[in-house]
Amino acid sequence: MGVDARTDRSESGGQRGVETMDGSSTRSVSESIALESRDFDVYYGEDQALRSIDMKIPEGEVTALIGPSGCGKSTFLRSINRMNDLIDVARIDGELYFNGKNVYDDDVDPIALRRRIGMVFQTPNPFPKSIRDNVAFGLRVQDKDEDVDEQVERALKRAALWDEVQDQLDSSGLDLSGGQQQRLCIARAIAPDPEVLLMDEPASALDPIATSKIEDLIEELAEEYTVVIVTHNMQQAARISDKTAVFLTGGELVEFDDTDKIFENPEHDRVEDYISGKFG
Ligand SMILES: Nc1ncnc2c1ncn2[C@@H]1O[C@H](COP(=O)(O)OP(=O)(O)OP(=O)(O)O)[C@@H](O)[C@H]1O
Repeated sequence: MGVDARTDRSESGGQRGVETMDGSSTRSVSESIALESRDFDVYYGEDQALRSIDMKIPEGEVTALIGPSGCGKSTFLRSINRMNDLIDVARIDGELYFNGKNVYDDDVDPIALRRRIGMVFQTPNPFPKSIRDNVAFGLRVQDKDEDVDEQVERALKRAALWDEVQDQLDSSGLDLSGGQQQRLCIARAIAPDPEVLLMDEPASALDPIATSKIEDLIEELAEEYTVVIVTHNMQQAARISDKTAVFLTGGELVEFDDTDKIFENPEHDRVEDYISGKFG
């Protein structure tokens, strides 16, 4: 599908040098960029949902997308692995790079892309199948079903669910609690070993204890994957993310920076107003 092919049109897949003042010394740190959008627009029919989004998402970190309802967070998330292709009226303009390759190039196969950029949705959506088959599904669809049991166990362990389900792998995934179902969906998404995990409000349907487990899990997952998460919950964004992107009404990306900076000292008054709950 060609997503591995590097181009020099973007920093995605490359290194970005950052000069940091540290007392009297200057040190140079570099950060790999996993995903980069450039002048990226999305339209649904005549309506524009995203306006000229420029964003560089670092590899191996958690990036939160926040903003009021309808500002385009989910639209941006779905654009990353081309889930918006499934919406007839959706149309894009601009570029979105993954590992240096524009995912909207003609030679990119969206199905192959989605194996490398997995997705977890708001409402847990296990298949009406056994726990084992739910996790194995992602492997089977890409003919990677050698050592299925081993890979299922590994994915369930990574999703912090193994200890709770190891004796009931043949039971239906639908018999699990909501929080367990969501961790099962995370196991299914990571079973094929993607590089990026997209999460659209993964804890919003869960109780506080299940939410806290998912948050701990997201922090652990970021040790292996690049995680991009949409959340309505600002405390959650502040707790678990390294970078935060603030979208505001009209589909505009107003500010994108380190999470601490966004929450403690944002550049834009509109962001400060949103963070402090004046609207949204
Ligand atoms: N399938 C669709 N068809 C037409 N318009 C859509 C579709 N999906 C989203 N939109 C519109 O695009 C805009 C952005 O929606 P989106 O769901 O991306 O926002 P959001 O910030 O994720 O909102 P929320 O926080 O409420 O989920 C909204 O005006 C929405 O009505």
